[in-house]
Formats: sequence, structure tokens, C-alpha cells
Amino acid sequence: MDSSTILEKYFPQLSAQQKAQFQELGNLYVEWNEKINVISRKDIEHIYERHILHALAIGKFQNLSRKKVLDVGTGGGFPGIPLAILFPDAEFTLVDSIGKKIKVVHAIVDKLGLENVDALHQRAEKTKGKFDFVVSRAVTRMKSFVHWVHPMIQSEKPEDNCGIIALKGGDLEEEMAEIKRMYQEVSISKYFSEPFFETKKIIFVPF
Ligand SMILES: C[S@@+](CC[C@H](N)C(=O)[O-])C[C@H]1O[C@@H](n2cnc3c(N)ncnc32)[C@H](O)[C@@H]1O
Repeated sequence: MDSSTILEKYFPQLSAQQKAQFQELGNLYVEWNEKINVISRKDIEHIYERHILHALAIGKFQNLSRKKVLDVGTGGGFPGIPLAILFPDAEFTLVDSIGKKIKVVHAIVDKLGLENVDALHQRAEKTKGKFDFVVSRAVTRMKSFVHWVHPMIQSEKPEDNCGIIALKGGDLEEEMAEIKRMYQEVSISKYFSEPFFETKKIIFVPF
């Protein structure tokens, strides 16, 4: 499986180390997905587009360099692991309530030598610490999500941006009306031209 074409098209500044890590990442998911289902099996052949590039859309929306980032309900590491490769100077904490998924995250992080990722087997609501951004994909409705994570969001520098950045799809009007907060919706097609992204959105809830 070759990552270079699709990732380098949108991220031409990747270092040789990042390119090698992304290349290895696809191979590791193929290997692990045979043992533990972290990605829908029919999707594994599209891992670079539908999972890795999808996760990296967050990096197009917000520069996470030197930020503290929490990925809630990371499953096998999405969006956290691709973002940790893209932003080696940011600190990532990945949590999931299913232990075997965190086991996959640990194995992948070790194999890639990622030093900026901490992966914890725990429920989102129990997470300790403060983060600039909480990211997620496909975890729960935004109303519950805001409730879980709002105590954990706080920028160390009050003048900086902070909040929730979620990858979502489809019609979100009803779901987002429930949160009764300001938010921003950005179509991922703005960044990536593949038809897969036509219905995909980034939702930013500032805090
Ligand atoms: C559909 S999967 C998505 C996984 C990953 N974010 C992705 O996009 O591939 C949802 C994940 O959220 C996790 N999850 C759901 N509720 C959670 C909670 N309260 N705390 C931590 N993890 C939770 C589940 O265990 C599951 O791994």
C-alpha cells in the first residue's frame, strides 16, 4: 500500500521521517485489522483516503503545533495518530473505553516511535488534565460530547483559540441546534477534492 500520492498531494512539506511513518502506518493497520477490527473491513483498502487523510483534515483547519490535544473515543487511533505524525511538536492524549482498541494504539505508537502520544484505556468523562483542543470522529451526539469534555478544555494562553474539533458527516442542523452554543461548520471538500469528502464536515465549537 502506498501513501505517498494522496498524502503528499495535500501535505507537500512532510519530512522524510513523516513520509516513512505514514507509509508504515497503513501497513500496521492492515496487519492489526486482521486481529482486531479497528476499521470497517470493507474500508481497509481505502485507509489512506477515508481514515488517514480524513483525520488530517483537522490539521488543515487548525495548526496544532505546540498544542495539547485530547482525542476522545479514538478507537484504533483516529484522528489522533495521523495528527500526531503531522504535528510532532504537539502533545496528544488518546482515550477509549475499550481496552483492546487502546492495545492497538499502544502497539502502533511503539512501532512508529511516536514520542508525543499517550494512550489511555478510560472513559472520556474520567479524563484528567486540560487541553487546548479536543478532537473526535464518530463517537456520540455533540450535546453529550460537549457535556463530557467541557471541563477539560482550557488554553494555557487565554488569547489562543481552543475548543472541540469534530469530524462529522451528513445533515447536522438538528444535532448542532441541541448544543445551544456558537459553532463553525467547514466542508472538508474545501481542502480535499476526492468525492468521499463531499459530505464530510469539520465542526468547531469554540470555548
Ligand atoms: C465508532 S468508534 C470511532 C473510533 C475512531 N474515533 C474512528 O473514527 O475510527 C467510537 C469509539 O468511541 C468509543 N467511546 C464511546 N463512548 C466513549 C466514552 N464515553 N469514553 C471513551 N470512549 C468512548 C468507543 O469505545 C469506540 O471505540
